[in-house]
Amino acid sequence: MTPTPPNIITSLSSPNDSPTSPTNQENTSQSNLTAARPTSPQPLSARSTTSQNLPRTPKPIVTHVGHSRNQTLLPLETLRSIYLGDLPGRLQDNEQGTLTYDHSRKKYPPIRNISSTEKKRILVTGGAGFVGSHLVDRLMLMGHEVIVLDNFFTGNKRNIEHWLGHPHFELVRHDVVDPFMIEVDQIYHLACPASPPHYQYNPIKTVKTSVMGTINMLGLAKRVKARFLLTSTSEVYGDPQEHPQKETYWGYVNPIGPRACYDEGKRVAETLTYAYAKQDRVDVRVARIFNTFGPRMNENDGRVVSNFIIQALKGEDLTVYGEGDQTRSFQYVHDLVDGLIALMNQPCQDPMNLGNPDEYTILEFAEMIRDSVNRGVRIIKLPSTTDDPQRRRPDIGRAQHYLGWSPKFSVGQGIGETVEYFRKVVRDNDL
Ligand SMILES: O=C(O)[C@H]1O[C@H](OP(=O)(O)OP(=O)(O)OC[C@H]2O[C@@H](n3ccc(=O)[nH]c3=O)[C@H](O)[C@@H]2O)[C@H](O)[C@@H](O)[C@@H]1O
Repeated sequence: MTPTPPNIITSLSSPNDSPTSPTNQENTSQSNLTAARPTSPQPLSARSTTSQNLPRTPKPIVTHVGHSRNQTLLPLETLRSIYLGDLPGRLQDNEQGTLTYDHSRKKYPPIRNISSTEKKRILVTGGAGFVGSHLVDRLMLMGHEVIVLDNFFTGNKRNIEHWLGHPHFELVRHDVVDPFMIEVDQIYHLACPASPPHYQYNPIKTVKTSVMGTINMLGLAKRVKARFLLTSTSEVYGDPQEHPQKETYWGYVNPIGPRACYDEGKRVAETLTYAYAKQDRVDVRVARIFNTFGPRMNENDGRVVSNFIIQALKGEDLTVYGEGDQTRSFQYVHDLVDGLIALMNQPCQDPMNLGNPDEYTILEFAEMIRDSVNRGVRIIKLPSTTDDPQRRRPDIGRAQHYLGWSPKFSVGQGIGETVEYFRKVVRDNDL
């Protein structure tokens, strides 16, 4: 057990009492392999969650993302200038609070010029969301044509506004629960609320989005013969009884608990994906994404990284749910995007964990954020949430073997980058 520092206190109100609702409430849309295994699973009875025992791999500071071998290499600065820089052409009308544009001043980020045979038409569902918008940036910068579908339930037009009007870019307001037809070569299917308060806000809608949305996108992939990538989640492992989690683990999910709408929704989405692959020969890829953080997380997202950073920046208490000895392994969003693009463009169809195996207890993580952002804030303990997974860490042997991928960003560097982004958000929006 991690010793409790003196400025950690316990509070009585539960996070379940006042769930964070999405700000936009319109809510009508939305082989077994023989890969190298880096570590052996530990029996839960012998587990320890003290920071000294948790695995960490030291990593050098990252200056470039992507890989030269698949022409995705890019200076990190190019991406930072998109989400940290001021957009040329955007004029704020302070009195009415509306945004206006001077299109003559608008400049687009520089994209690669690729041949028409290399250029693909790529559909990204949920492309205005946190992960989706970073994926869109990378695909656009690579020189592809990108079509974004989003219902803006948790996504935000501002995340992709720098591409509006670009000849390679299209934005469609559409809910994936309704069918959609378009000619494309690849489909990255991300659309679904992902943070626990958001996906539990309207559980029926979350299940519909996962199930009907995935059927619609698989149907489209079948018709136009597009390659289809499902973004699944480590939540398919539930509250795992095996640690770390390998893709061969079937999971431990409560089918009627508050998380089931997301966990079971994604499990059915995986079932559908492999049914279409087997029955209709759809060319599929499945990513199981572990906890991911970075710029463009919604400030009302409710997940731990954005909560702690915003709380520390605003001088508020950091809210730890439960004792804080539950663990998570955090990956920086640019590593995930590298993994998704690598997964889409290689032949292996088996599910692939994408995550950073560096594991932290939530209490230790809170201390890290407090110490790096604002030493003056307290850490308080609130009652734990129902069915909160107690330990989570990906075994990434399969992704290392098939994609030659492993995360490059240390959690520390990612946190530094994310804090810089949220400082700007808090300042610009007067939060
Ligand atoms: O990565 C995954 O596979 C999935 O994990 C997340 O679920 P969860 O790990 O519960 O994400 P958080 O809400 O960020 O919670 C992480 C831990 O921090 C705790 N927490 C969260 C927020 C907070 O303010 N305080 C706090 O202690 C939670 O109880 C939990 O133990 C999200 O549901 C999904 O986006 C994602 O698919």
